[in-house]
Amino acid sequence: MAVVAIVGRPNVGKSTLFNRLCRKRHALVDDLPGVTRDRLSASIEYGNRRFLLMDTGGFTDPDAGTFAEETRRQVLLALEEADAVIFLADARTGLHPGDQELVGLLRKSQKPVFYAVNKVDGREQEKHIAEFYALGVEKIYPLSAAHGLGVYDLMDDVTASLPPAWEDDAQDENPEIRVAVVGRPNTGKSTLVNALLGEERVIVSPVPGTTRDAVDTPVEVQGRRFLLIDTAGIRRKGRTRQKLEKISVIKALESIDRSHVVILMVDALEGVTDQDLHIGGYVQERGRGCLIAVNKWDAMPKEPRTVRRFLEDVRERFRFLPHAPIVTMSALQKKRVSRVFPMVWEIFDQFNKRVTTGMVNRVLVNVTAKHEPPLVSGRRLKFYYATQASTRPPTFVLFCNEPQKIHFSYERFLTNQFREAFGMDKTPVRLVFRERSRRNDESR
Ligand SMILES: Nc1nc2c(ncn2[C@@H]2O[C@H](COP(=O)(O)OP(=O)(O)OP(=O)(O)O)[C@@H](O)[C@H]2O)c(=O)[nH]1
Ligand SMILES: Nc1nc2c(ncn2[C@@H]2O[C@H](COP(=O)(O)OP(=O)(O)OP(=O)(O)O)[C@@H](O)[C@H]2O)c(=O)[nH]1
Repeated sequence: MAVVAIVGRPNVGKSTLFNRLCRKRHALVDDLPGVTRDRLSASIEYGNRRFLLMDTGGFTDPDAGTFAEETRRQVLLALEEADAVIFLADARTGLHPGDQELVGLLRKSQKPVFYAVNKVDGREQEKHIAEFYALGVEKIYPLSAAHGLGVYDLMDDVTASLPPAWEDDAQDENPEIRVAVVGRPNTGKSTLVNALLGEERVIVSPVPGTTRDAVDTPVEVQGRRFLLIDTAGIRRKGRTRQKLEKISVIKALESIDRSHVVILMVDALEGVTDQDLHIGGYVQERGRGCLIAVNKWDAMPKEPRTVRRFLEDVRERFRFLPHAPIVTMSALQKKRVSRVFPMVWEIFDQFNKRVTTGMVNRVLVNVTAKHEPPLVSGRRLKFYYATQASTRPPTFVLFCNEPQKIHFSYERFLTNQFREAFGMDKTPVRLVFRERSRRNDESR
């Protein structure tokens, strides 16, 4: 199993980050007997990667003033054992000579190191981030371990750098596809789930006050296994509309976290609302597959021009989810409901797809030959090598000379080219840019 170590001076918040990552909502702590799990290490799962997270803190005396020998020893040990290292500094105390010394040690290593500055709880601390660039590192992740800010960004990149987890079920011939049906209250989620299941199996609990949160229903369709994660049925007596909206969003976010593909239900009669976009934004952030289901189509006026305009508007408003197919349906009349499962598995197959390193590099060479990468600060952007680091969603690591200066428009261009070349038009695709020094380049 891959090992990720958190290092840093005393009191920068290593344990706080460690504990946050071990928390259930972000990571599943392995509670099987026999698996090491003490204060210092835990087997955790994040974004379909399982790895051992090491917290190296807790030994040194925070009042020791000078840079403790103990911390140095721990960093060297972490470098030996870990596949990736998270270096943590403290925005509240600012750049400290001890940080310089640690970074000096980390630099000598060939392992991927992620430099994070913790305790960035608000605007005030944001101002201090700049001084950490004096450490000469390519990218800094601002974090608030205590509040959970920035943690996803950091961990997405950390997990992408890890060697593929061959033990995950990505290799399973028939993996279970976890599908979340989410949307605002009254969009027709229960009606769709019932229609999909072909019977009235999803019923609101008849016992008043019974908590009925997400209900997971396993289904098999043409030999493919699905798990429907349903968030309907949160409507209970005494809840105002406003409160309902709020709860439904929170529930939606939880279901999205647990899913591979999200069916985002939109009410055609109401059009796309800010809440819909909020949920969609989260789907995008978490990198899940997505199908946008525009429901209650039976009740829409069928004037062709209106229809076309309506659909263009949906596409435009969800432009941050360009890979999400849009399907109009009537869950109530079971119109086009039969398309849902086939579309979901097509999305999942792309979401779960792995291409060979040879193929990735052939495409990279072709694309960069056809469209020369731009100049950045007078230097030609140069790509050396790329590989698919993970699936769910497909994530590619590209080694290049100026990773921190790649413009988002070139990144989007590359993403689109990869999507097209690899048959990944219906899944999110992530690119991670890493620096490879010229020295390494010449020794190859
Ligand atoms: N304001 C703020 N405080 C934080 C944050 N993260 C951690 N802290 C606080 O910083 C202090 C140190 O946190 P720890 O997690 O114990 O730090 P550590 O690096 O593990 O310390 P050692 O075990 O001594 O190495 C605690 O009082 C935390 O509550 C944060 O994001 N914001
Ligand atoms: N005209 C029309 N009405 C629909 C359709 N689908 C659902 N409805 C109606 O919309 C209302 C809400 O449907 P539900 O399935 O309970 O919606 P939900 O999203 O599960 O609602 P919550 O449980 O509040 O989250 C019901 O009155 C349904 O009959 C449809 O395709 N067309």
